Amino acid sequence: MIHCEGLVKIYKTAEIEVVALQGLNLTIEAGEMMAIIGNSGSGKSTLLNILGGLDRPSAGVVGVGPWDLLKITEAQLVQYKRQTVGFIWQNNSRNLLPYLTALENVETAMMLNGKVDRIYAKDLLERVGLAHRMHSKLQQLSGGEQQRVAIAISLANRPALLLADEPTGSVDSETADRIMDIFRTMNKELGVTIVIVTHDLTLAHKVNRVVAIRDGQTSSELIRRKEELQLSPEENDVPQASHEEYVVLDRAGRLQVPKAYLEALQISGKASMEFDGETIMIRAPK
Ligand SMILES: Nc1ncnc2c1ncn2[C@@H]1O[C@H](COP(=O)(O)OP(=O)(O)OP(=O)(O)O)[C@@H](O)[C@H]1O
Repeated sequence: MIHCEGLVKIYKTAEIEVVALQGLNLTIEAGEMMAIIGNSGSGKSTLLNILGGLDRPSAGVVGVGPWDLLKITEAQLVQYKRQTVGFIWQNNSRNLLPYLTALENVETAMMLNGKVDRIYAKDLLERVGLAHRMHSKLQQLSGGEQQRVAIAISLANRPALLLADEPTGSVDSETADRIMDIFRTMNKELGVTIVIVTHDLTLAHKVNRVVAIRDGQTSSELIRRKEELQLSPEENDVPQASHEEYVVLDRAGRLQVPKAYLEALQISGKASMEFDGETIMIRAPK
């Protein structure tokens, strides 16, 4: 569904250039629900904005389904944003109209795409647990309920891909759990591919795969251990227990060694590497 290879994004301002993505590689399968984590400034939102067609890549490969987002024309981009991709932000005021009801909000999103399907609009609001509030005005709903309306809106035009930037950032943990459950249901029942950007590592146990971005590159991946492995509910809440961590290698064999490891061994610039037939060891130069 999504294929990024050597993806580069450079922001140029009058004085400086910021390289927000530095040759990022990432593949996401159709129907997958995964999370992207990383520290502030690591490039998560930049990646999501490029995938959502809100920002243009500078170089590299970025494909979503049949679309090549490097070569796409402005007219095609409008079509792409309307038909292929749905977006959810932490601050949902960007997609909601406060003076309309929940149902009218979902229908408005459909109208902008040319076709209102009231049955499906109601179905979506039922799926997010708002059957009883669909005729309430947005300003009468709680923050968590509004976020659920935002999810219904993002799916109004049956996108193949749903991008969520810190979707649980401004709600309490119970509401966050509920939102993650809704995502999981939508992913299973509608088959929509879901990419969630978050700071929160505890969200990791809610998805099968978590990709960590550091300095504009994918650095490691957490993959859920096999379901057969029976974990207690407490263990299941700890990503390290429920998921296995892998370091990501690019095609040329390059990997990112965590800064903390390098600092602990006072490695900078050069390291010595040994291979004993089974293990590769990286040490400070002798
Ligand atoms: N429009 C812009 N112009 C210039 N620099 C930008 C712009 N947008 C992002 N950047 C820079 O690009 C880098 C990556 O930013 P990005 O917003 O993608 O990070 P992030 O991982 O989403 O951070 P956060 O978790 O704080 O939202 C940062 O150094 C940021 O300052």
